[in-house]
Amino acid sequence: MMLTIPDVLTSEELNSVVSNLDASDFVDGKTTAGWHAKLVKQNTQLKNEASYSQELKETIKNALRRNPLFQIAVQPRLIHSMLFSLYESGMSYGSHIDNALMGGQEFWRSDVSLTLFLSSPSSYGGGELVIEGVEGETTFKLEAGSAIVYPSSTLHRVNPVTEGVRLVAVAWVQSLVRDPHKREILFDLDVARRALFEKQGKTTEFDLISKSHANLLRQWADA
Ligand SMILES: O=C(O)CCC(=O)C(=O)O
Ligand SMILES: [Fe+2]
Repeated sequence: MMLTIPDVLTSEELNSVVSNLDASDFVDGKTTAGWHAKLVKQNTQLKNEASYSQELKETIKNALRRNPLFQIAVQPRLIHSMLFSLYESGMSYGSHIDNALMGGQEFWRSDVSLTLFLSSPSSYGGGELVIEGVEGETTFKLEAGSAIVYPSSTLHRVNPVTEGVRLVAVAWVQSLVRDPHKREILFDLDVARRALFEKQGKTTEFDLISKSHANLLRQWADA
């Protein structure tokens, strides 16, 4: 399931993250890509060693933790990897698959990939994130502060930036529910029962959907 999550960051958080990013701390993005993704990755990214990098990552992780839509759609176990990427005119990231396992000594699975847009869409040309499905392609270019989450199992690319600067945070999450189809069933049930609760309160129907949701999560979660 691909899902757009509006307003992940408040405008204060967005301003603070963007104003802290200093272009002089960006280096060639090939260093963190798999051996085949390297061939098509043409961008720059924030040095992990930049003094403020951890703090910016924490701001974004906290914003995702408090976001109900992110929580029920992704069922995060751990947001284990995050990068800040900067694309100037002419830069792009060709079609690739993200590494299945990420980390240093300890490995985490990438179940869900996330792009948090940090630049206003009108400030740069091109730079769309394109998710390539068997049924066709879906293109995203979101407002600054909004995010798209999609299964890490998909081929995807970033179209060439034609003018301006595209700044994003990208992150990878290990989910409690590794199968995207199961995550979607849980998401639908959760959304439906919450809507029912809003309309009619804690009815027998609400309780039965809650029971099914909880029992499926019990069966499917690899906590
Ligand atoms: O910048 C994006 O929207 C996605 C980048 C990407 O696919 C990656 O870093 O693996
Ligand atoms: Fe990717």
